[in-house]
Amino acid sequence: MSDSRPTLVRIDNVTRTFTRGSEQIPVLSGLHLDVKEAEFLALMGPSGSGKSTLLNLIGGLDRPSSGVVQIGPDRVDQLSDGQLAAWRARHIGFVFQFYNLLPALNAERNVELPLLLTHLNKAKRRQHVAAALDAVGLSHRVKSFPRTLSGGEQQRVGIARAIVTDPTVLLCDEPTGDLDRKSGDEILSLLQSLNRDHGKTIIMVTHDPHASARATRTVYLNKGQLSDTPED
Ligand SMILES: Nc1ncnc2c1ncn2[C@@H]1O[C@H](COP(=O)(O)OP(=O)(O)OP(=O)(O)O)[C@@H](O)[C@H]1O
Repeated sequence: MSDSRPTLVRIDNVTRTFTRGSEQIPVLSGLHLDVKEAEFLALMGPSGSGKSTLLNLIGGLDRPSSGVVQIGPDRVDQLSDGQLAAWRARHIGFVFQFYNLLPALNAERNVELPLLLTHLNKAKRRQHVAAALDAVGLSHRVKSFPRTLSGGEQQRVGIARAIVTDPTVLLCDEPTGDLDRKSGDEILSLLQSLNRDHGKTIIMVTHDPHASARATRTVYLNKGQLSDTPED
């Protein structure tokens, strides 16, 4: 069904090896992955298997040791550092486990942050911020500071900040990892709605089978390789 959709994220023969002292540590070895437009992909695998490493490569926070990372028409692995920062700001929204909100800024100022890297004027920025906070159901808390919000509400602000630029891909690293089941379920419903109702392409790292069950597809990373089943 999703197979007829165009590929949005292409990972082709990607390796990532870290150097620790004189030791070479291969984390990803020859990965292949195609993510279609409007997929909601869950990425699972044991601790230390390289899930965050792969997410960082897709998000242009890191470069592969070899291989192709392509998002839409862009060869992310070939961009310079300067180009990468601008590319990320335009194309990637990140959602973190611990929200990463700035405590000194209220919800709307936190959500506005990524727009400060764009050429939008203040009036336009306000419009986009209001729409993003509305999309996550927090229109009534725009002036609230992070410390006065519950974990689930803080994550909603984190998601509003991630979608305010209308990014090409939403990357979520354990978005429910710090939440109780009820709040976690609400966040997953929100991600599902962004995917289903707004066609947002989402890649979510998770350890939680409840979370991966909400995705349209799950892939498993183990011993440097990706597979469609949990264990070899
Ligand atoms: N910058 C780095 N330098 C050296 N080693 C690194 C670096 N980043 C990650 N690693 C190593 O790569 C491996 C994979 O780490 P990564 O964080 O991607 O795993 P993960 O699957 O996301 O783990 P977890 O589920 O525990 O978050 C680990 O052994 C880690 O120590």
